[in-house]
Amino acid sequence: MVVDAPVVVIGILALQGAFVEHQDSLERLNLSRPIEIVLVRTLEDLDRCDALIIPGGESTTIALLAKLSGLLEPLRRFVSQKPVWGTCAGAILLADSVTNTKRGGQEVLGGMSITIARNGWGSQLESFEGDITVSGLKDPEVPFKGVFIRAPVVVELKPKSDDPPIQVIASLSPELLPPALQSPDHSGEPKTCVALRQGLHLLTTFHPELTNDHRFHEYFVRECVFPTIS
Ligand SMILES: NC(=O)CC[C@H](N)C(=O)O
Repeated sequence: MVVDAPVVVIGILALQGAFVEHQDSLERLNLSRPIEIVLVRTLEDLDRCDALIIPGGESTTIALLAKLSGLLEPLRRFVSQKPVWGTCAGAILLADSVTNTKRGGQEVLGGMSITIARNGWGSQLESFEGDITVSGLKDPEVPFKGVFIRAPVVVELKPKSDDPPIQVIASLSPELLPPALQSPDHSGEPKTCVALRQGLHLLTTFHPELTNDHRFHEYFVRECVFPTIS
């Protein structure tokens, strides 16, 4: 580790959901430069951060708590300027639009040019685990265990001409899609896209923080965060 390098501050939105698990994963990384982890609950917390992770949980609740704590607009500004990784509920909040919302709809932060469906795989009973292969991870030949809990489904990739391109970095095999989501041509795209990058951001519809495999956390810091730090 280069110890005289400035400390990189990585925030984890800590309003609701699996933020402690993300903190635990980050703390276990052996990185090339020092990081400080901040559990973000206030604007002061957010202003200290160079990057942000939005955890799994309940996106409607996270958005409501962000609104009540005056963080919604600051988070939207943050997303427009710095790297953010959304996992599951966090993925929903990163989407430009969301379907299958609770009655009354929900706020999202935007940041990725996609439409995502809440609970796209179904209810808790349809939660599952599936091995995925991600070329950018360390030891890419070792599958990563995707934990899908009432997970969203990417239903549309809709980058505008001036948006950064969307890079699909992990997909599930189409036969894992529930019948309701099967495409007639069994192509599966984009519904099988379970990890995406666009510009500074990373989106996973599953929960790397709920495994003992910290390669996605290392990938986010190495690929999305450190390159933005001078
Ligand atoms: N595991 C999760 O984060 C579930 C996401 C939740 N279904 C939502 O709509 O926000």
